[in-house]
Amino acid sequence: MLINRPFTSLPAYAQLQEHYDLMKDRHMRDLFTEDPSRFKTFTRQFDEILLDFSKNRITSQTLDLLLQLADQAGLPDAISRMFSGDKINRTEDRAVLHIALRNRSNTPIVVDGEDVMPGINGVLNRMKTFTERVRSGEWKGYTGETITDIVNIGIGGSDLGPVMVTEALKPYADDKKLRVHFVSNVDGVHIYETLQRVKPENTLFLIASKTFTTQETMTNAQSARQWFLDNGGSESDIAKHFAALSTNQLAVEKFGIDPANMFGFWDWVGGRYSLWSAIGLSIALYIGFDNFEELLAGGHAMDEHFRDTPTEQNLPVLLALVGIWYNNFFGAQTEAILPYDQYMHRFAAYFQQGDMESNGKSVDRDGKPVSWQTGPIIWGEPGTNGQHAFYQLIHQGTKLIPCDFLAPAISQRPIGEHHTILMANFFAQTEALMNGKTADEVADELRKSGKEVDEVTFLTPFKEFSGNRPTNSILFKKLTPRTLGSLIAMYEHKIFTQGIIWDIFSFDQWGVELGKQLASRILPELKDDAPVQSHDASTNGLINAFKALRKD
Ligand SMILES: O=P(O)(O)OC[C@H]1O[C@@](O)(CO)[C@@H](O)[C@@H]1O
Repeated sequence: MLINRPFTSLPAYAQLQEHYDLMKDRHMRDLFTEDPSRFKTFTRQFDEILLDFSKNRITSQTLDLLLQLADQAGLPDAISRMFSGDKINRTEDRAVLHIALRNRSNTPIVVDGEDVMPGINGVLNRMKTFTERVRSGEWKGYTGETITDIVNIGIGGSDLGPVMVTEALKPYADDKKLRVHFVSNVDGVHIYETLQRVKPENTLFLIASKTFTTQETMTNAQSARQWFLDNGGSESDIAKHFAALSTNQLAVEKFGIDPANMFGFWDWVGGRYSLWSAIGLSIALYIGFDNFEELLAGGHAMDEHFRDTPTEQNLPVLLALVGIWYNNFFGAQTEAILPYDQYMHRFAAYFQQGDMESNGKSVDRDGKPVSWQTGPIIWGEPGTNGQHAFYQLIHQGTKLIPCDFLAPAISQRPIGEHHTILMANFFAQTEALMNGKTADEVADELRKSGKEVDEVTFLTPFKEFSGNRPTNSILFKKLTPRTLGSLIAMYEHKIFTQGIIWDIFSFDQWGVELGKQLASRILPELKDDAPVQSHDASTNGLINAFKALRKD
């Protein structure tokens, strides 16, 4: 079992509180002035990824104390337990082994006395064969035509990962062998709009659901099935046009999908960590299995780094600790992920689930309510768009928002000056957030622009930038499958590290259940127009208003 050490009971916690009192008013401008080698001190390299965490409100003493916090929380032990297949997911009595899915070294990983690697490799081999058959045109639809469109039907971890990765690695689908589409929302608009763009004879539906019980996914899957049958397909053709990605073979067969078209995975794969499993079949179909294996290899390389590297050199650990510094000592409530790469436009959304569904918890591993902050709110959009939307608040708002800036040195689409302009903004934003602009600098600029004295006096406070707003810069060579795999795994292990230090279980998601339960109670009440009284006044009122409105 994982060590249970309440976060605030760790010796380093009290030391960090004292240290915070010394650090809270220090400006990064001064930290850089005092230490000309600050960039060297606070950067780390992993493969083709450079992490610059020097634009943070930390000193070497801060980092030392944070590293002690990690050690006192039992991080090294927790890491080795995860990698060895211990059932550290105690509330679901499961191991946490998404790392096994990409364990390209094939070292045995034993769960309940059995090495899981042969099973994983068996599924990967089936995915490879299937992918090659569909991409080569060998797999035919019911009219004998090839498959041109893949529709992945899933939600949460059965959607967000495949969407994020297929968007990020679009350049690796330039052979245009297949188009991918994703249906996730139960709102009929989603499947309607998708089915407008495909033809039944050329479409392969992937029903992606770890449990194969999720209401949205099963509703969309039934509608897709009905559409297929209403538009030329027959029951006997289902096997050519439907596959299932799931742990639940019984439910898959009950739905009417041929078990030969089922790609399985295991309960020790968390939904939000499942893109590396059969859930990633849409990725493999889109970019080819070789590139999918490169994604796995990148994840695996980061896994080995996380497992084997001392904490002071360990990129996921350093990101986790810097995040804890702001979350638990500066009172920051959110973290922004700002990729300066349009292909990564769903990267922040992916880690909204990855982080907030893992660490959005308020009970410690002893089952007691926590008295400290746990998971932050994750948000973000690609640069440079964010600069024209919400950077005002990041620069001059009252909230401290630690930001991760990510960018490739080489664009996948080099056109004219675009990439250098993008990168100039990437560098400028973190410089501006760190340095700010003093009142004297503002006043001087205003005077030089010809403003009168009273205008200078009036305008200066509005144009001043406090700076001292922390950022991490993650610069990598190019957004390749391998690099993306490493980046995803880096954030996964950051989240794991923070959960261990906060003494919470990052692996279950009971918080999503109550809403589902209440929705299943309300659903039958909406089938007719009879007024309801079974809820609170607001819910009754809303339901009855809905019933009245839909009559018109
Ligand atoms: O893959 P499935 O079983 O359909 O679950 C989908 C998503 O639903 C959840 O909210 C759990 O109910 C996420 O954790 C999960 O990724």
